[in-house]
Amino acid sequence: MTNITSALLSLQDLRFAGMGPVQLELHAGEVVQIAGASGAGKSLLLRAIADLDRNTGRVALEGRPREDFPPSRWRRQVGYLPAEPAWWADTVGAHLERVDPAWLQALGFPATVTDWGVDRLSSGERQRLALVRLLALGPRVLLLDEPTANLDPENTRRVETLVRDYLASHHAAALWVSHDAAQRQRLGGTPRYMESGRFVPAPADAASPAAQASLNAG
Ligand SMILES: Nc1ncnc2c1ncn2[C@@H]1O[C@H](COP(=O)(O)OP(=O)(O)OP(=O)(O)O)[C@@H](O)[C@H]1O
Repeated sequence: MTNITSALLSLQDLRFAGMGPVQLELHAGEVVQIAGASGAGKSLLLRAIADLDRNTGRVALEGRPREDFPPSRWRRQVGYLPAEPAWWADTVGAHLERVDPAWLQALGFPATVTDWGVDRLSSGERQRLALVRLLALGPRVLLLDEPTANLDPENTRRVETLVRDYLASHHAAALWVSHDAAQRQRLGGTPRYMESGRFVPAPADAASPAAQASLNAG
């Protein structure tokens, strides 16, 4: 699945909110995990890639510069899932017009979830349904900001499996912010560490309990 010659998403000298520069190549099928203490700039990086905040540098999808895309099309192709997703209509179904029912089932929801009112959703239900809402747009790149932060272990695994399946079936890739070292090991790949808005070499004891505590404390 991974193509080492042409990147799906490439970032060159990306700068945002006084942070960066960030360089990155993300290939189809790949999950690049981003770790780092609170305030390191992880969310701002994802927002800059989605072009939601002011930023400079070169960002391209399959070699095509971001400037070539109308902003709305860019954000469908490079989909950002915030840590606290917003909802605008009354019912779940109003947000999920073209959703694959199998995705709802994969995340543990009954088919009737589309009739549920948004105001009854728990934070974990909101997080899972926002992921489904994002996938329904068919993005090539997923920018996932702690997508399992509010979830129990079973639902965390469900989200990990659904994202993995989506990446494989859609030749897509994900940038996944996670504070959880065990999750990073399950997802595989090489984690990238952020500090003061830049990628830095991984701490020598990155997977140790002490390093985990320090990441969580931040
Ligand atoms: N518009 C902005 N301009 C400048 N600095 C900002 C702006 N928005 C947020 N910040 C600051 O930039 C830093 C990075 O914020 P960011 O939300 O990216 O952190 P994070 O690594 O995602 O942290 P967490 O793990 O707590 O979510 C924080 O210190 C934050 O206060």
